[in-house]
Amino acid sequence: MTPPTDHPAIPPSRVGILLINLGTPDAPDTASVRRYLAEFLSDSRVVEIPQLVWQPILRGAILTTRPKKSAHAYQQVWMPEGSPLAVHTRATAQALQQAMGPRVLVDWAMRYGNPAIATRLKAMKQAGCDRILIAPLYPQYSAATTATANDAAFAALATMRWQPAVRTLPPYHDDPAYIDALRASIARSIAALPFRPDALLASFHGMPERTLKLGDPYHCQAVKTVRLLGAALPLPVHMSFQSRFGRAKWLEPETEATLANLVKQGVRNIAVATPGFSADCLETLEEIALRAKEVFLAEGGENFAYLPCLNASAEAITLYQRLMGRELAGWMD
Ligand SMILES: C=CC1=C(C)c2cc3[nH]c(cc4nc(cc5[nH]c(cc1n2)c(C)c5CCC(=O)O)C(CCC(=O)O)=C4C)c(C)c3C=C
Ligand SMILES: [Fe+2]
Ligand SMILES: [Fe+2]
Repeated sequence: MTPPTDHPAIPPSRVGILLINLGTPDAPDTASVRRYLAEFLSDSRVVEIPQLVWQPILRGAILTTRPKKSAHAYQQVWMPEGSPLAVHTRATAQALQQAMGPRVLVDWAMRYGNPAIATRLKAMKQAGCDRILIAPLYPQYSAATTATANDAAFAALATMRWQPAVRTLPPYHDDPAYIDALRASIARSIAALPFRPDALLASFHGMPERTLKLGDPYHCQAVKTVRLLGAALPLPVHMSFQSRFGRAKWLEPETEATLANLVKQGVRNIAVATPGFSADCLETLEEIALRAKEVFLAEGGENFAYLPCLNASAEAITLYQRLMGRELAGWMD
C-alpha cells in the first residue's frame, strides 16, 4: 500500500497571537456580575485562602451583596458595544491584526467569562495556527493575572490531541518600548488638557501585601515602571495602589489616601494614569475617573484629569508589534 503523500487533514501552517485580558461580565446586571465574580473569585491564584474556608464566605456574604453594588458601578461606565474592558481588548486585537498582516492571526480572549481562552485557542488551531504566542496583556507579572491566564491556556492545551507549539509573552514592565509608549500616550493626553497638572499619579491595581512576601514580583515591577516613567516625563510622578478588596492588608500607599495627601502637600491640579492596566475598565473608569476624582475635589483639589490607558492607540499597537514581533521572529523565518 502506498502511504498518502499529503494528508488532507493537515491544514495550512500559520502563526497566531492570543491577547488575553482579565474578563468582565456579559451584561451590567446583578445576575451576570454574580456569575463573573463567582468564577473570578473562586480562582485560588486570585484569593489565596484554602477553598474549604473561602467558598462559604464567597457564596455567603460576598456573592449575596457585592454583585448588586458592582452592577450599579458597571452601569455607569458600560459602552453601547459592551463592557469597556472587552470593547478595548477587541479593538486592540483588530488594530494589531491590521498592523501584523495576513501571515499572523490575532485573536483575543478573557481569563474569566467570554470569549473563553479554551474556545479561542481551539478556533485558532482549527484556522491553521500551529504556533501560538499566548500574550497576557499585563505589563507587570502577578500570579493573580499573568500566571492564571497562562494556566488556563495550558489547561486548554491539555485537552488537545494535536497541540500547537506555544510561547508566553514575558512581563514588559521595564521594556523601553513600554515606557516609551506610556510616555508618548501620557504626554499626548496632558497636551490636550485645559489645565497644566502639577503632578502625575500612577495608580496600580493593589494586591494583598502578603503576596509580595511570598515572592510575587508585581510590586517591585510596578515600582520600576514608575521609576523609569518618572525619568521620561517632565513632571513629578507619584505612585499608589487602588481597588482594595477584603480585610487583609493590601499594598500601600492607597490611591484615595495618596490623593488626599497630595492636596495637603499643595498639589491642586493632578493627572492620574493607570499604567498597569492595558485597557480601560471598571477599575479605571469608575473607581478613578469618577470616584477618585470626587475625593480629590472634596479634599480641596482644583483640577483632576484621568488619562486613558493605552487601549488600541497607535502607541499601543507600536508597542505590541515590537514586543510580540520579537517573540515571533524565530517562527517567521
Ligand atoms: C482578591 C481580590 C483581587 C485581586 C488579588 C485582584 C488583582 C488584580 N486585578 C487586576 C485587574 C482587574 N481587576 C478588575 C476587577 C476586579 N478585581 C477584583 C478583585 C481582585 N483583583 C474584583 C472583585 C473586581 C471586580 C469588580 C468589583 O466587583 O469591584 C478589573 C476590571 C474588570 C472589568 O470588568 O472591568 C481588572 C482589569 C490586576 C491587574 C490585579 C493584580 C495585579
Ligand atoms: Fe482586580
Ligand atoms: Fe474597584
